Amino acid sequence: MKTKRVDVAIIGAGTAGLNARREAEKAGASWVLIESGPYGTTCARVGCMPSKLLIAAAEAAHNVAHAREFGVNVENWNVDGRAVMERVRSERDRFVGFVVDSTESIPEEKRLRGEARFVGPKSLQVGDHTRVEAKSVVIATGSRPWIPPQLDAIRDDVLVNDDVFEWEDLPESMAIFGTGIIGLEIGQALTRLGVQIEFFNPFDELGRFSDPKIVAKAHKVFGKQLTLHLKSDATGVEKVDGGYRIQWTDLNGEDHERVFQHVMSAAGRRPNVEALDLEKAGIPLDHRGLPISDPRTLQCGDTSIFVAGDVSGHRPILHEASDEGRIAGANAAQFPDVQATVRKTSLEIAFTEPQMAIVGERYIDLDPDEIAIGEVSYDNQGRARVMGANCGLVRLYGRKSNCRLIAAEMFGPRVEHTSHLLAWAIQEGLTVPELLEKPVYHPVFEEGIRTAIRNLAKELRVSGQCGPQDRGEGPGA
Ligand SMILES: Cc1cc2nc3c(=O)[nH]c(=O)nc-3n(C[C@H](O)[C@H](O)[C@H](O)COP(=O)(O)OP(=O)(O)OC[C@H]3O[C@@H](n4cnc5c(N)ncnc54)[C@H](O)[C@@H]3O)c2cc1C
Ligand SMILES: NC(=O)c1ccc[n+]([C@@H]2O[C@H](COP(=O)([O-])OP(=O)(O)OC[C@H]3O[C@@H](n4cnc5c(N)ncnc54)[C@H](O)[C@@H]3O)[C@@H](O)[C@H]2O)c1
Repeated sequence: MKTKRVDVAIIGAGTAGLNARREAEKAGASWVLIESGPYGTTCARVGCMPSKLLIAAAEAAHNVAHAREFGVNVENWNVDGRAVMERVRSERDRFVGFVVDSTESIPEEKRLRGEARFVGPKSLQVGDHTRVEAKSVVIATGSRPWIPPQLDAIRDDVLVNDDVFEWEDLPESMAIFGTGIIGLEIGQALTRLGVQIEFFNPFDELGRFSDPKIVAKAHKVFGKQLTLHLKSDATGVEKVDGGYRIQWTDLNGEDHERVFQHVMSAAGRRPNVEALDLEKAGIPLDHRGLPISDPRTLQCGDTSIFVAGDVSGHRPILHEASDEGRIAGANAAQFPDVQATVRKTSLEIAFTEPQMAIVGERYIDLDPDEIAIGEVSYDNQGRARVMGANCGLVRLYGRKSNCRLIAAEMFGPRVEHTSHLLAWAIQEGLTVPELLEKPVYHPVFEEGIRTAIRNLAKELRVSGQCGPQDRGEGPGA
């Protein structure tokens, strides 16, 4: 058994872990990066990148399927499933290759392969070969798909996102359990590529929207495009010749059954903590056994253990994993001089069509007495209509007390771009009148956002709490 002594031990060579080690290096600390799985990160191997590659193919198919709407007739087109998956895999491998090369360029003595677990607050066992004694530890172990109990009978056969990106060809059909971001992104893309997809969810949730008007719009729009069995749980699941039979009872109490070639779980992800023996780490844990950390420092209690990325449970998306890695890595290196960082405005985007975005806090977490709401429908918005993408609803929330834009829930075309503008405006603390002074070209999707901002300005005026002074319209203005 070897023993290694370092200032900072980082568990997990994903996005958060790689950023943590950069900060440890910058701070002049000695460090070691421990990884139990393949290098390459979840984002590049089985997450952001391959899912967007699949969506890009689906968009191409959708554009061809709808070309006739523009007077362009495309005859006898088809989807070559093998070619689709070949591109997904080869481009994915290219992205993964860059990350693997960069990770393998880290000097070998700073990399350990094997599963890490705590044997004490400052002591880790890696595999059966190395003991690491560290002044501080960064836990950056990511998350993994969860398979719900109703799939227990076929648990070993249930696919998760990782498996889809290994396919050599597209299947005929698949049942997807879960209508969150992963289910909708992958399921809608496969539907557009001609795979018969049906979604199952015992709950009524679609994505992460919380504003009832946006939720209703999303249900209406996705309800037309996708085969959704919401609030309908599977009553039976079994392996049969040619696939898996799912039995379910619909909202009207009627029983159904269908055989699918595959079954996939997209019912949420769980932080990777089981292997860590966290009870030996001496850190505060919640009722699920997950580390409790301060989102501004990522410190667990007052210990020298920090968490970063999906495992922290704060914001399980890529740019936040990078930020958390940096915060945790810097604080671990300079412990006990732990610095609090102001987090960026929260921004979540789902690459469905229409796209979904949540900027700032979700509507449900805002105090209804403190906000005014402005909205725009994209069902007839000029540029959206030009592009044949006229569908959606955007709602903006402004604070009555200071006229600032504070949050938005957005369902519509190209909101991946417009949501960035709003996130940047919110982070800069811009007021609604200040936003109305910004240039907007014609004809663009941003004109829809300007309409929503104008509506919000009107609502704030009606609320009577934003006087002319607050709106930048003081005497002489
Ligand atoms: C299908 C899908 C699509 C996504 N799309 C997007 C997107 O479009 N945009 C976006 O912002 N986010 C997206 N995400 C989320 C994003 O991928 C994650 O938030 C991000 O990759 C998390 O990074 P991480 O560093 O926390 O974890 P990871 O990259 O998973 O790294 C954790 C590492 O820790 C290792 N590990 C675990 N336990 C141990 C142990 N005990 N010892 C040693 N090593 C260990 C693991 O092997 C792993 O390599 C998507 C996720 C999925 C699944
Ligand atoms: N574009 C992006 O940024 C992107 C894309 C994919 C994933 N992600 C990240 O990955 C995280 C995980 O995504 P996800 O879609 O797995 O989780 P999620 O939490 O978004 O969705 C889980 C879904 O499963 C449903 N569900 C719960 N129990 C179920 C059951 N027993 N049977 C069937 N359905 C059930 C929920 O109602 C919900 O619809 C996201 O929150 C996001 O942070 C981000």
